[in-house]
Amino acid sequence: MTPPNVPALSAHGVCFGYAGREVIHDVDLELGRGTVTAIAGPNGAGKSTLLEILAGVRTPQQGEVRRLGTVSLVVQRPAAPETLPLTVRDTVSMGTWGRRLGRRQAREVVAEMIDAVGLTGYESRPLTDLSGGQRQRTLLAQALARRADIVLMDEPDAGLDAASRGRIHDLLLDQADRRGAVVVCATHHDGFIAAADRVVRLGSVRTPWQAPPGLGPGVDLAAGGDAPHIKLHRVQRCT
Ligand SMILES: Nc1ncnc2c1ncn2[C@@H]1O[C@H](COP(=O)(O)OP(=O)(O)OP(=O)(O)O)[C@@H](O)[C@H]1O
Repeated sequence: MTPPNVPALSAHGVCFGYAGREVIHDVDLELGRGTVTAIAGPNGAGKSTLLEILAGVRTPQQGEVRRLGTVSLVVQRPAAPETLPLTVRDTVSMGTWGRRLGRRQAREVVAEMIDAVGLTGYESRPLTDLSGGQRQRTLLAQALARRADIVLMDEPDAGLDAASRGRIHDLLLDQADRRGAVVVCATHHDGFIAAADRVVRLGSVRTPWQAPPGLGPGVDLAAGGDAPHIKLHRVQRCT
C-alpha cells in the first residue's frame, strides 16, 4: 500500500493527440491516496482520453504517467457482449478474480457490490436485457469488486436518474474515504464536481470551459486555483 504522502498516481508533461490534432496538452497531476478528482469539461474536451492515458490504455506522446498499485477503469457507454450471455452476477464476479478470495467471501463481495449499486434482484438478469444505466452500474460494481488502488471512471453517472446518480457519487466518495483509493472520475455533474477534492478542467480553444453557477472563480481553467499541484491546460499544440 502506498504511503499517504507519496502520489499514487502522477502525470508529468503529458501530451496526446489523434492524427496530429492535439487533445491533451502538458498535464501535470499528483494524486495521493484517499483523494477524489473530478475531470470536467465539455463534450470532446479530452476527458476520456485523459482517463485512458492515466489508466495506461493509451501511451502519452510526450510526458509520463506513474501508477503505484492496481488500476481499475470503467469506460463510457459499454456495449453488452451479445454473444456471451453473462448475467449481472457473472459480470460482477469477474471483479473478484485475482483477489484470492474464498468462494464464500467472493460471493459476499459480489452481493455487497450489487447492493451498493442498487441492483439487488437483478443478479440473474443477462446484461443484454439491462438498460444502459443498469449495465453501467453493473460494470461499476465489477470495477469496485476489484478493490483497485486507483479507480478511474468515465462518466459512471451518465444517463442515471437523480437517485441512482447520488448513490453512485456516494459510493465513489466512499472508495476514497473508507479504503484510501485514488478516485478519478470524468463527469458533467456539478454535484460531484463540488464534492471532489480536486477538479481538472479540460477546455478547448473553441469552447472554453464555463464554471457552473456556484463554483468560485478560484478553480478556473489553467489557473491552478484551489489545486495548485494540478497544472491545467487547454487545447494547444505540443512543441
Ligand atoms: N480514437 C479516436 N480517434 C480520433 N479522434 C478521437 C478518438 N477518440 C477521441 N477522439 C477525439 O478526441 C477529442 C477528445 O475526445 P474524448 O472522447 O477524450 O472527449 P470527452 O471529453 O471524453 O468527450 P465526451 O464528454 O463527449 O465523452 C474529440 O475531439 C474526439 O473526437
